Amino acid sequence: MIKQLSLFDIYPNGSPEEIIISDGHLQLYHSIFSDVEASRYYDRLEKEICWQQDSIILFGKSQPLPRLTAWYGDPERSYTYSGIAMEPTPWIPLLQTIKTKAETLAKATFNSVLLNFYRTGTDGVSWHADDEPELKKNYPIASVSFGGTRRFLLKHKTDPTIEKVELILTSGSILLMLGTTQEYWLHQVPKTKKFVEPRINLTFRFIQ
Ligand SMILES: O=C(O)CCC(=O)C(=O)O
Ligand SMILES: [Fe+2]
Repeated sequence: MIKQLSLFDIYPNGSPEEIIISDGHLQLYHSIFSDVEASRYYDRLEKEICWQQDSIILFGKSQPLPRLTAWYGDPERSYTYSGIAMEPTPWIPLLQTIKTKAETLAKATFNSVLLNFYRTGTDGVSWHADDEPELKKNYPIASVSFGGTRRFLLKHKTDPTIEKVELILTSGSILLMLGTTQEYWLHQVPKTKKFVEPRINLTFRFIQ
């Protein structure tokens, strides 16, 4: 009889899938939270986070972002995201618990988190790098996902001969973006016409 390999067989003892890319380094921890834990975190984040509908000015017109966002962190760490100046909301215990998990895997401390709530497939985030000047250069970013599964694509900023990378981010996973990944690569969560469950993503960062 052929046994179907589970992700645990392939990545036992909480070791990550290493995604080898030139000019960067990605580690993907599958099911770092159990399905039950992940769905509890999703429900609590949906309720406890102070979600906002932000807008950007595009060609002189105000456009709502295709997702809800929130920004939490240590006091006095302001940050500009897509032209929007944001003051962090103070940490809540729920976020501090998730932060501790991310810090253990990343072997680094974080002082802020950007949260995105993708309500449907028409929500997404377009090509960008998390390389704003406020962020400490080449410092780990930990991306935690709860809820629906979404595609996460990466493309090299300058070398079009380097193949795009596609990752599938499932509920309870943590993706670490390490080294020079933000310096050389863009990433996006594309919109999709397929039905997808709502998804909450947290990116833990370090602001200087
Ligand atoms: O939702 C994701 O997986 C990525 C979010 C992201 O890239 C960001 O917040 O900068
Ligand atoms: Fe990002």
